[in-house]
Order: sequence, then structure tokens, then C-alpha cells
Amino acid sequence: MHTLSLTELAAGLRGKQFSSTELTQVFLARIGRHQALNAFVTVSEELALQQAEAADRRLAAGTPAPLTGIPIAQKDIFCTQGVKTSCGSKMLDNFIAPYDATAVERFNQAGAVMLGKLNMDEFAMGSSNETSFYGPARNPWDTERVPGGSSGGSAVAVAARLTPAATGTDTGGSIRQPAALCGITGLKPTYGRVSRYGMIAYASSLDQGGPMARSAEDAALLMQVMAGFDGKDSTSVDQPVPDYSAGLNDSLQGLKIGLPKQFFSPELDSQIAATIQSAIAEYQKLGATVQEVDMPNLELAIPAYYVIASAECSSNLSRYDGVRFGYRCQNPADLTDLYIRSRGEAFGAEVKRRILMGTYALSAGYYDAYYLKAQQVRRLISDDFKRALSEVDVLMGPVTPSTAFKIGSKTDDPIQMYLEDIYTIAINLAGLPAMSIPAGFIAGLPVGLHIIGNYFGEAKLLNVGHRYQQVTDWHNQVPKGFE
Ligand SMILES: NC(=O)C[C@H](N)C(=O)O
Repeated sequence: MHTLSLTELAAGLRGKQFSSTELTQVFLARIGRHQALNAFVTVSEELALQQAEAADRRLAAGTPAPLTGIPIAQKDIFCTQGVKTSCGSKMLDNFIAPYDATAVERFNQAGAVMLGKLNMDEFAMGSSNETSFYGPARNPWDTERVPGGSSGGSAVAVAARLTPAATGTDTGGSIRQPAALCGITGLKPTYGRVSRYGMIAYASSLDQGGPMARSAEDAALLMQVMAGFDGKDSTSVDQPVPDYSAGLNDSLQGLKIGLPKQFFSPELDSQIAATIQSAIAEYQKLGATVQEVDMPNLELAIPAYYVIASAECSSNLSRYDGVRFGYRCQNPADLTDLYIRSRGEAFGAEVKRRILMGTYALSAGYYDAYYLKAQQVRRLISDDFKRALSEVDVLMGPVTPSTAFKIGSKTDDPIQMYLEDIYTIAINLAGLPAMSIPAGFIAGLPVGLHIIGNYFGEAKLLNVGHRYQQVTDWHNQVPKGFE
């Protein structure tokens, strides 16, 4: 059962080949067997079995929604009523939200079963899952290597078949980079497409939740549940939600693919470049045409992002003060001591680094030099995309500069870690949708193909991803030991 797609699972449940309770038990058993991967922070077994029973009743009554009875798992950044939401931090190790995030509520309404909460970099700051208070999740393709981050647990759980699908969030690559390093399909939607209500804020002008699945076809079903206007999120966009599965099979004849020159510079690893080129050749066989596009401001994306994201995080994380919720230090001498020690003891090194950088960038004397400048660069980058996407339908390139790296190999060098995001970050600055799909392997490690679309073009991206997955089987490969 753990190998079936979401469509096959839905059909199996409806055809009474298995019940949601049986299905849920299969996945709970796999999660138990593969604890060494450290994909989950919390396994909500009791709740999952209750939800499965409710789903079985709904199935018996003949009123299921498309995902009714199907197990999924949530990144531990989405608030879940009654189940711990840690955001990968000691700060929230004791936090039980009194409400569900909108994304969670939507899955509940659809009748999905929540298996648990997935490991992640602390407050989503990281590209390897190593900043998690709970330790790194391990890449099932090589457990000595990182799964990427920050949605590392989500990518691991989907790749190792511990859950049929999961949610992730992407501020600067956090869905796409781990999807690429673990050989799964991850979609970062247009900013504003998926509600951020109840999704713990890191950098509010960049954060966006989205699906992490084995295929574009499965991701389409998850998007259908996640997307839509939410009055509780002021940045949610009130645009009609299309049927994401309807156009999956549309022909790609005449599709115009743009290849940003800056994505294929001589610094790109030659094996990654060759893998991406052969994926693009596959698209040409499907009828697509290819042209080079120039995006001169892309090289400014990393510095602009790390100023903006740090500035926003320094503001967002000021709420963790030891008073209202979260960790509180023992025996504070006075209020200042309470603030200093609660924050000092409960935040990890990377979170502290970003709060410091952000506070500096926002401080009176430096605001114009850093924050304002970064916002201006952000506009230039958005304009580059606008120009490129007026000439072509989608852009393609690599997701990551290398395949999964060894645990510990980049932890002493934050700049090296930030460079992991070199191909993904600009998309968040522009607010565009983008996707990573499996495109091959180098020395047994997965490589992702990056597909970037126009605003609210998720259905097109899913169509482009699905057609490739019909003629290739990279996405069906399972890491050894997890078949
Ligand atoms: N949250 C993300 O999208 C990951 C990115 N590497 C960051 O640390 O900001």
C-alpha cells in the first residue's frame, strides 16, 4: 500500500480494497521501523487512528472528498490544535497550539489523516535540517548525508515512503531544495496562493506553504486542498482556484522554455549541468522549444535575500520573549534577565545569527544602506523575471549547486550553506511559483529540475512536471531499504 499514488489510494479506499485504518497502520508501522531517519518530531498515532475511523465512516456513507482517508504529514511549522508545534526549536518544544493552521484545517475538512509533525531546520532557517533542535533528518539515499532544508523531514518522509505526501514551506528554497536532494516533487506556490494563517512566521513577505509529494499528479491533489483565499491572512490573494488536475495531460507542443544564462554559468557542477540538459532534451522531444534568457540581476539574489529574510525574522521572532508562550528560563532575576536568558537559552546559533544580522540591517544608521537597498534589488530581480516570462512560458534550470552533502560538512561555514539557495532564492523575492521534479541521479544521489512559472501558473507547472513524469521514471525510484 505504501507504494501507491494518491489517486490509487483514493480508488483503493473507495473500492474497499483496504480501509483508512489499515492504511494508516501501514504507515505508522513504517514510521516506527525507520525512526533512525529522524523524519518526525511528533507521531500523532492516536489522533491519526481516530481520524482514520472517521474517514472510514465517511467512506461507508459514500460522501468522501478526494483525499478522505489518506494519510499525510505536516511540517512542524503548521500549528495543530492539541499536537505539539515545535518549529524545530527548543523555544517551542513545549508549545501546543490552541488552533489549527488554515492549511491543516483544510486537510482535516478533506478527511485526510495526519500521521504527525515533520522535522525541519529551526524556524525554517537552514538548508540541511541540521539546525533543528531535534537533530538532522537523514537522507534515505545515503543516511550519512543531509536531506536539505528547511523542510527536510517532509522530503525524507515522502522519499522513504513513510507518508504518501506531506506539506512544506518555502521562504528561499525550503520546499524545492530538499525535494531535489531527496528525489521527490515539491511545489512552491505563488506568494499569496496558500494561506499563511497558523504557519509560524519566519520572513513574512517570502514564506509560502506548498505540497511535497512523489509526483506532479499527487502534488496537484494536495494543491487543490491547500490553495484558496483566507480572510485570516491579509496577504492571501482572492483569485479563483483552478482544477489543478484537469490540465495535467495537456500537450507541451510549442511550450517555450527559457534558460536563464546565469543558471548555467561555468561554476555550475558539470554533472548537474549535464543532467539538467538531458531533462531539457526530453522536453524538446515533447514538442517544447528552448531559448536562452538573460537575467542580469540574479547574482544579487543571495545578499538581498539574507538581508530581507533576516530583517523580517528579527521582527517576527521578537514575540518569543519567555513571557507569553514558549520556553522560559529558570529563576530570572528580573524582566531583562528573563528576556535575555529565555532567548539566549532557547534559540540555536543560526537563529541568533539571523536575528543579529536582521537587527543590524534594520537599525537607524544602516536601514538605507542595507534593508532599503535590498528591497530595491528585489524589485530589479522581479523585473528580470517579468521580462523573461513575457518571452517564454516557463524557465528551467538546476535547483541546487550540488547533490546531497555529508552531514556536518557545511555547518562551520554559513556562507557555504547560504550558497545552497543560489538557484531558488530569487523566485521567492519575486513571489513566483516554482517546482522541483526528479531528473536523474549522480553517483546514486538524486538531482532536481527547477521549473519556474508565471504568477498563479501552478496548473501549468504541474502539467509540465506531469508530462515529463509520464516519459521518465526518476520519480518512481525508491531508495534501497525503503522499497
Ligand atoms: N527557509 C528557507 O526557505 C531556507 C533558506 N535556506 C533559509 O535558510 O532561509
